[in-house]
Amino acid sequence: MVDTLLTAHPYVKVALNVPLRATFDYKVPKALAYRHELRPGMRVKVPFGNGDRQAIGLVIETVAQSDYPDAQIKPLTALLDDSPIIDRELFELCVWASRYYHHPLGEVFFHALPTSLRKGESADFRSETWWFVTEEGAATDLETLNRAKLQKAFLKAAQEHATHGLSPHLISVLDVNSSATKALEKKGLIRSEQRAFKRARETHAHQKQVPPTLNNEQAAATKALLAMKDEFGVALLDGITGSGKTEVFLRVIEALLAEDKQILVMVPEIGLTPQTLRRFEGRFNTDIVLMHSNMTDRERLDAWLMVEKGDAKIIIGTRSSVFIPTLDLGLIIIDEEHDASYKQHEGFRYHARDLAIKRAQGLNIPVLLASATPSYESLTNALQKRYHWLKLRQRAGNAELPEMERIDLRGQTLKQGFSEHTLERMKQTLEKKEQVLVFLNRRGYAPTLMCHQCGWIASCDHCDANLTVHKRANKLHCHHCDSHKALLHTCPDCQSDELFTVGEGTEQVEGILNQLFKNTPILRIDRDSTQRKSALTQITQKIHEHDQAILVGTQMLAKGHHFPNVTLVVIMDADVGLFSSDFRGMERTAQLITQVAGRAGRASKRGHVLLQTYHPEHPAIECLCTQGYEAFAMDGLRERQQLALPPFQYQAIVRAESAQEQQAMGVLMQLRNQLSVTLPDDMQIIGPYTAIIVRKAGQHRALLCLKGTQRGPLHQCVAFAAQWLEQNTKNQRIRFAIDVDPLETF
Ligand SMILES: Nc1ncnc2c1ncn2[C@@H]1O[C@H](COP(=O)(O)OP(=O)(O)OP(=O)(O)O)[C@@H](O)[C@H]1O
Ligand SMILES: [Zn+2]
Repeated sequence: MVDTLLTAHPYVKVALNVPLRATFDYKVPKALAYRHELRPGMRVKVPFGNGDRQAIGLVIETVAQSDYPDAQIKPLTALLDDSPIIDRELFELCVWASRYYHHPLGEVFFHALPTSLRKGESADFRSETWWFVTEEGAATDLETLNRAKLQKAFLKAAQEHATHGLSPHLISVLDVNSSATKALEKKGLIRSEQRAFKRARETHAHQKQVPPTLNNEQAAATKALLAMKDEFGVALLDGITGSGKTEVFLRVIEALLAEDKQILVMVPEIGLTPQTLRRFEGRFNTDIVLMHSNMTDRERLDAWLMVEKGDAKIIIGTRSSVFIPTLDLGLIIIDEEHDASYKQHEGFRYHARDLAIKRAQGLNIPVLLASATPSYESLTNALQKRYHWLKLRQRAGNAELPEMERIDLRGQTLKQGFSEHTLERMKQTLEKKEQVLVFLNRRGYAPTLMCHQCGWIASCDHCDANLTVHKRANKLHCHHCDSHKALLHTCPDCQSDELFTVGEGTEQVEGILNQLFKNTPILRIDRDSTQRKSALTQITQKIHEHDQAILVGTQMLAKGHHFPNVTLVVIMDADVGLFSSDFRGMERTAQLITQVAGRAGRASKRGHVLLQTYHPEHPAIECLCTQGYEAFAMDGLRERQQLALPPFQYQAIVRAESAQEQQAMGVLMQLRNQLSVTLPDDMQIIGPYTAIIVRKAGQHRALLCLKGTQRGPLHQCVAFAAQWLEQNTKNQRIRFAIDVDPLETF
């Protein structure tokens, strides 16, 4: 035997899926080293913790020496992959993300993998049995099988599909019975073959749509994007609602498909945009792979493999798809780039848009950010010419932007939340056989249940928050920790049965509208009404079937829907975000209102938007209604600059949680004192302060905000904080988290 080791180094550093900022050393067994080369990005099985429990880890590197004495180092148990399942480029991205977000490397790597690979399953397609007719079978006269009907039918199908064979899918489509295969195989008339199963989703044979002729702005944007296609660069496609942004991406995608490139299209939530998916399917003759949370582990792995091996060219995915390995990626598109759901709010708190840009830089490919309401961060980058700023200011086709009208609610008698004028306008719209959309960002029946006798309010046992009344489900639900209990009819404090609700949610508004507009279909779109997988598709189908209809919903309605017959949008409470304690409150409100308003008048009929408000002269509402989002955002940015707030300053938040009331605050206080000793000049520490909802799911929550105008010193402080907390909370029941570039500061 030739005495060369394929893995020359005796030790390997392994990242494990644990919340610790360290990698772990293992010995490479000689037998393994002779046969395999251990490379970064391969999975291994290793003993970890008490009793040599086995864990799955990822190889970081092999090394000649370890910091630990040899006797203390355990050998790894097994190698799980023949080649790295995370390639060099993705590996580097994970390492970068771990440093930037100060999150343990092992958890970052494991977050990037589909669940089945985290569990150690093999990174292969499952195989399925295909049937082929043999020469003898092809020559067999079917009449000879007249007494075995099932065999006859199966052989007939096999003869008819002699060239390509019968896949399990085809067998089910043809509706032939495969119970006859055994007998036919025995007679030598058919033979089987195991093939990789490569269908991530059923691809439907669609009638291909003819693309519309681009208007001048669309054509200019497309041209600019095509000019960027061979190297890294970021473009901001800033197009008003209904300006045909999607049409622009479709053109660019078409050009890249012609070069056999892959395209990653990121969207905030897939379930909410079945229409977008249909448009992609209607345009391209290629497999489209979806990546989102509503898939089984197997479906996710299949999709992942198809993309990794380059079999699928278009990937439409949510946040975590930024980590999908590709063979030849040519472009990343981030639709609705302002959407907060690109930021992970738990655990590894990354921003998928920012990581996508980093990834594109590594691959030297372009990124396209699209929105009708770009984030202040992206607008700043565009203003500073770091991004190509492509504007679409006309609606596509013949549509016009809707007219925004403020409805002054002061001193008016409201009919269950609606002003007389609003109701009159809704009636007129319906009479013209057009549709109305009512927006209220509060689901459930009512946000509060109160006792008329003693003032008791139904609140959550685990959070400092009121319970929402859900009448149809007959429940009281906590929207913060998701716990619920049966709806009460008597007060638990004074036993009075005079309980009443305060405020309105979508469920109640739906009921009110059903009474007010008896013959009009009322369709509700919120998280409760769309829980079932196909519910949203069914609702949107109904919307398209009826002329008249009223849609009631939460922010889900703002997500890229195209309802051509909606001409009136009613915003029930435009004031909600005006006095938010979060400095991003205004930005979010303006985005939401603009997006919802943008659902009106998207086809040939002009749309109207009614904003019900108690503050019609509020400068923010006034600016948004009369000058639009861009002007609003420019004002907002000037204010942020004056107040030295992001994006003109960088922030990180350290969060701590403890079951005991003072513990979380206490540990952050100590951390603050530690940090203050060597705080760089440019840095500031705010807090510790308690979260707005102090107690959530039984945990008391405190925050410490670090901020500064330069990233370097900020990251030094955060790194120190992460280390210090890991060491100093070891034996206490305190959980902590680091949030770099936080979107929420309370
Ligand atoms: N050049 C064009 N001519 C005619 N119709 C067009 C053109 N471009 C797009 N459309 C149509 O206009 C409608 C709106 O376009 P699209 O959905 O691409 O806009 P969008 O900017 O992505 O919208 P939003 O951000 O509001 O969701 C679609 O029905 C689309 O088919
Ligand atoms: Zn709760």
